[in-house]
Amino acid sequence: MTSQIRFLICPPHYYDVDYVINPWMEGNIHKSSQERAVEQWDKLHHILKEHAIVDIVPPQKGWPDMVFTANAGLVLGKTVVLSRFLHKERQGEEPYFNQWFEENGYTVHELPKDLPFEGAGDALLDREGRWLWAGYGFRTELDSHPYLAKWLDIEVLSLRLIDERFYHLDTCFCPLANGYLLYYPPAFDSYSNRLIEMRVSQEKRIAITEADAVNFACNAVNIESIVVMNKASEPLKARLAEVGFRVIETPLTEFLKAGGAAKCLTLRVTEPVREELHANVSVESRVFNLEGHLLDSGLINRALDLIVDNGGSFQVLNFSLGEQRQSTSAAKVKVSAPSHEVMESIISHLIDLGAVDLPQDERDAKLEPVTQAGVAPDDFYVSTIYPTEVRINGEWVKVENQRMDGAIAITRTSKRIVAQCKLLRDVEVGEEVVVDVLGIRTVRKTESRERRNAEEFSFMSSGVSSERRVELVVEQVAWELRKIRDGGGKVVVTAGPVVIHTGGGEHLAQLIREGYVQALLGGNAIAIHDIEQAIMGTSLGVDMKRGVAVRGGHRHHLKVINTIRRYGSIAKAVEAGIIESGVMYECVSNGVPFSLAGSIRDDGPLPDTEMNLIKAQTEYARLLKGADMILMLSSMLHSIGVGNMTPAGVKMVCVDINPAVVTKLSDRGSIESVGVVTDVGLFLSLLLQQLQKLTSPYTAKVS
Ligand SMILES: NC(=O)c1ccc[n+]([C@@H]2O[C@H](COP(=O)([O-])OP(=O)(O)OC[C@H]3O[C@@H](n4cnc5c(N)ncnc54)[C@H](O)[C@@H]3O)[C@@H](O)[C@H]2O)c1
Ligand SMILES: NC(=[NH2+])NCCC[C@H](N)C(=O)O
Repeated sequence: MTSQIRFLICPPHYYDVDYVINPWMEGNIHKSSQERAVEQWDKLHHILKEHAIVDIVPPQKGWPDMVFTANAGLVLGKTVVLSRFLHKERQGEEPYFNQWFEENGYTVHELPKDLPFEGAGDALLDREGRWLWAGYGFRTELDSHPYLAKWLDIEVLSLRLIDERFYHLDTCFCPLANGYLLYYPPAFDSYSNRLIEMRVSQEKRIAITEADAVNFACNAVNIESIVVMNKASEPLKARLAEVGFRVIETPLTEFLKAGGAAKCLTLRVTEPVREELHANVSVESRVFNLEGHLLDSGLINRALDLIVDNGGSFQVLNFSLGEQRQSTSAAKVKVSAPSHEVMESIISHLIDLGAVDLPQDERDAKLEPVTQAGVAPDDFYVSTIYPTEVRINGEWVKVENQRMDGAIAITRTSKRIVAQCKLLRDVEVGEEVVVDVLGIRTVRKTESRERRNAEEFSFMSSGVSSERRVELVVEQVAWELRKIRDGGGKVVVTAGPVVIHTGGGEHLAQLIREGYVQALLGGNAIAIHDIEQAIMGTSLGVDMKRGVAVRGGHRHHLKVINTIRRYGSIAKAVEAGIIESGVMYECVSNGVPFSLAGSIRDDGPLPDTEMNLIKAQTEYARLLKGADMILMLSSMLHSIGVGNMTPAGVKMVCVDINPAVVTKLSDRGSIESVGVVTDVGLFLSLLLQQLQKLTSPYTAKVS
């Protein structure tokens, strides 16, 4: 024995794999050899005794995992935070460990019931004693970290574990003497990896391979310059030797069957306190209300999943279930995050789902002035498609021009406060912008189950329609188109050239002619190929009647571009009688406005194609204003562009042969958007047939 360092260990008299509470135990029930376990444990004991003082806690029958004394609690100086095991299989160990600590003169702190924390298995002191690394994600709750900071008066750095094989922090993370760190980075989320990299310089970080990690190389006991572990690869031993550590390997394979090795089998009970350091913890918590059809719409699952997926933790403080079919449910959820940054990202997602602060916690939105035109303050709140309100001077102000991916700009006149979504490039000096995630709420419809099920688009809310459901979708879209037209509403179509190539051009032209379309958005290509067909009978050089490529046809569209350029615009070419049919012809003849946005792929371009994208976006936004429905026909580029500009509440139908495009557009969390995976030519042809069936004008029963 060379130092005053003490370890607590527990002999394996009753050790076995009796149950499964981690992935290592799976398939290993009663597969460990008692004899070998004792032999391996004795060897470890012997090594420890050569380098430190070893204390023994008596094992207890019926508690096979008690050998893993790292999970007894967390010690700093003479203070202990006792473990609160997550699994009932280990909860019975708590009083025995408590007894040992009390008998040995420690002050024991106990966490509130139902707040799991698994001791030094999930909390590791920096070996210089500068701070405490604390894990969460599997066994330990993030909400226990502030207690550790308070009781041990130390800074706590929270790390989230994401690989269930490495369910305790000490299975993948081992602070070593002189500020070194042995760890397996893929076991942590990216935020935690960033935190580790900020605190431990590159020369001091020793990242291990998966092969070493699964041999529990991080589950090591470091006593000054020696590192005791189950097994290490030659490169790892060499790397550690380079920085002055000697690895002592001692096989612990019987304990690996229960998911533990050297470090798990020991608890360091002499951890010196650094008096000059004090508590600091960046864990933040906020309580939210969620209301609506939380269970049947899956809202509560989505909310809880996104808290965890984004690195937070939650506690449902209250849940009142709506008893009638019509009634809504309400939940009060406490959200915790390891830092303000993570909290902001979780909250902004929760705001999208309609989560609101408790009335007593409502605060004004944080505003910061714009100091450079076209640049928002760093921490600006990114707007979504959902109707949003911001709280200013105690009043909730509705945000105008709702769209996603903008900033919320505030201007004040003597009479009122105006909040509006603005693209970054449009924010102006003199305006303020909403930053952070306080005082912001989205207004989500909590329509009744009945209404949701009866509403026109509800049949599609289950997701993307399969091929056999296309007809049903078409029927509903036709019905809706008719209703909007007859009610004087607005339908905007975005379309790509595939509409023309698939023979859908004549159907789209007919829709425009019959008044079903109030604006057309697209690119250079839809217009060119449509006009090519009108003038030359081909689309991309293919004869549309015979379905065969025409000799030299690939040049047709260039000739067409040249012709239109000569006339100066599509409208002028129509006026001159050059274009006599097709989509663009119908737009011009029926006074339906269109906007063609340029792209890097464009030939020509046509004189009407707006190559200044800022102007093109503004024109799109102008034409989209007040739309009741948007029909997106086979253009990923233009449909996604339009989707970004459109607030929730506008019905969107996206038709594309590629399910990924459809999913991206229809997965907006709003029941009004729907995707149809099908050939666009077929869709338009079916749509026209259906519209023809609906001969009598729709008369809405307006109450
Ligand atoms: N000659 C030109 O100037 C020229 C030619 C082509 C494209 N462009 C321009 O390039 C940009 C991107 O073009 P885009 O919008 O066509 O491309 P895009 O890739 O953004 O979208 C095409 C979409 O059509 C889908 N699709 C393909 N076949 C289909 C079918 N049979 N039925 C339904 N969907 C089908 C694809 O899955 C894809 O999502 C546009 O601005 C366009 O104007 C210019
Ligand atoms: N500190 C540790 N990693 N201990 C390992 C504990 C193993 C034990 N079977 C459990 O799952 O709880």
